[in-house]
Amino acid sequence: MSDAPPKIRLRGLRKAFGAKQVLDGVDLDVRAGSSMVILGGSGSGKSVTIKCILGLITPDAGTIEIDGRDVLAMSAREREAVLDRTGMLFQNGALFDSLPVWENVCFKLLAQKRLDRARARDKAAQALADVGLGPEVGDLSPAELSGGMQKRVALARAIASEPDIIFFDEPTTGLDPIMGAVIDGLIVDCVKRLGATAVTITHDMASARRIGDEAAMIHKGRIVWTGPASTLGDTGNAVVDQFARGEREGPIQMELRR
Ligand SMILES: Nc1ncnc2c1ncn2[C@@H]1O[C@H](COP(=O)(O)OP(=O)(O)OP(=O)(O)O)[C@@H](O)[C@H]1O
Repeated sequence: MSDAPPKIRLRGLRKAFGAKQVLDGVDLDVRAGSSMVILGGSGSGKSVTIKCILGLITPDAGTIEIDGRDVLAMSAREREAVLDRTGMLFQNGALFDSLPVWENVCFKLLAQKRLDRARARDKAAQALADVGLGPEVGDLSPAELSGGMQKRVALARAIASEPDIIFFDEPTTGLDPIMGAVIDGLIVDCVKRLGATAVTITHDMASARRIGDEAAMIHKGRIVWTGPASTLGDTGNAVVDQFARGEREGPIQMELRR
């Protein structure tokens, strides 16, 4: 087991936008089957890191390995095959109001013609059931749903293709604390059921502890700490502890948190 490569391995990842060096040598390992939470101030590069892994942003330097294979060196087709095995829950849900919920849930499977419409409907009903929603929700428009239901639908979409890596970008933002805990529970259950590897960006420490096995903190363009998510707030690392406790005073300066 210990010889297996990490599911995701980032080495020396660098990305600048104009004069701004956002990623300045990000190194990170995510073990297969584990749940990694990425923490960091606003604008610290958490989403950019995930977008690099997903191929939405090309890094200036560094390597991205999935299952030990360098994705940046792959052909477009090989890379697509790898990305087909990933799911993503976007920060705002990113549901299409023009499509009913069930088509949103199976959007990827329909777009890639992996399922015909009848089977996709069944698949959508199953994915909706997995997140605690009845099949009747499938016929609604996303605009008719509450924020918590939209997050559930977005989660159903992320899991419908049974990916082996799932990214969650601030899955509980905008939800009340109880709904946040419900969504966290669903994420943990779904990830476990799929046997997937999960990477979550969150600012919500309660959520980080619930979802994460491990946590990593990005600061000044690098990963400055990784460790058990259960220790957040009491890690002994002054940067991480200030962030996790939400303290004004500490090594993180206000200018970095514009
Ligand atoms: N496509 C882009 N073009 C130019 N600048 C960008 C682009 N994408 C991100 N940035 C910049 O990179 C920096 C990091 O952005 P990123 O979205 O990764 O932050 P984040 O850590 O996810 O923040 P938040 O917690 O606020 O979502 C920001 O300064 C942002 O403006």
